[in-house]
Amino acid sequence: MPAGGEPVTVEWLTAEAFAPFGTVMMLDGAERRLINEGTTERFHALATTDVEAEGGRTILSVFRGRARAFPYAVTMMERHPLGSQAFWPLSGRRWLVVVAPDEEGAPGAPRAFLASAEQGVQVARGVWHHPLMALDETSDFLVADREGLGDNLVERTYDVPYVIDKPTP
Ligand SMILES: NC(=O)N[C@@H](O)C(=O)O
Ligand code: NI
Repeated sequence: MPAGGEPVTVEWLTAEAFAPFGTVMMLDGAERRLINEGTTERFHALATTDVEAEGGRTILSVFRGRARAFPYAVTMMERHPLGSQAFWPLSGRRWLVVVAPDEEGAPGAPRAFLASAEQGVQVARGVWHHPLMALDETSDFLVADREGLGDNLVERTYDVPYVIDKPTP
């Protein structure tokens, strides 16, 4: 594991920057289908869940996250080896996504991405991430992830926390 302790700079969330960790979901640029006699736009297949390992199935939940305070110490990361986890913001607020590369089975240095109220993410199966990080006020998120047998949660604590000074690039 890295030494830890270095400050984490916040990046703007883009599909390209986030690609090693999963998918950015946005209506802008999505495949649009006009349905229901033209009364509804369908923004089709923003992401595809990956939860079938060991007989898993997709469930939809709402997470109500309390806003994180800054400076914020990233002391731990988690991953879900059996399933992806997707978050869609429901409260019209920005939020923070913190992920990390895998380094021989442990999380490497975190990368933090500022997500707009119009951006969701799907963290790919097995990718290290920090639990949901709402900003500014308590916020709701629609979450699509895995229900099923097997242990789908691995948590690791950094020897030395990483600090996010402020949640902005
Ligand atoms: N524990 C839980 O369901 N949530 C976390 O996995 C998370 O990433 O927020
Ligand atoms: Ni998670």
